[in-house]
Amino acid sequence: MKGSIKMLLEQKRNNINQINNELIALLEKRFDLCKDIGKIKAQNNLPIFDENREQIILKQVEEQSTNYPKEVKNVFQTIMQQAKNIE
Ligand SMILES: O=C(O)C(=O)C[C@]1(C(=O)O)C=C[C@@H](O)C=C1
Repeated sequence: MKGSIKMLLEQKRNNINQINNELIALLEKRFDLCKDIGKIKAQNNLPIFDENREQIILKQVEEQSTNYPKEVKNVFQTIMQQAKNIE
């Protein structure tokens, strides 16, 4: 591979690594909050799954995304599935 292409790839991958770090930090915070919500729900005999809340979030994130609405929506579906596993 040409040296300049290698450098360009490396630069882009460094940017991705930085974003991965930020995403992980935010996911940790989000899952912590979901764990708190899970405790509150357990103490009050409320179900973990709240379909109405999930639909609101999915609609919001889809509308908020400029270039990748379907992909962003799918990511949030996965995040909320994992949140329910944690709760
Ligand atoms: O808001 C809640 O009630 C949550 O439990 C959090 C959360 C989420 O990840 O945003 C997870 C599960 C519910 O089905 C809805 C939303």
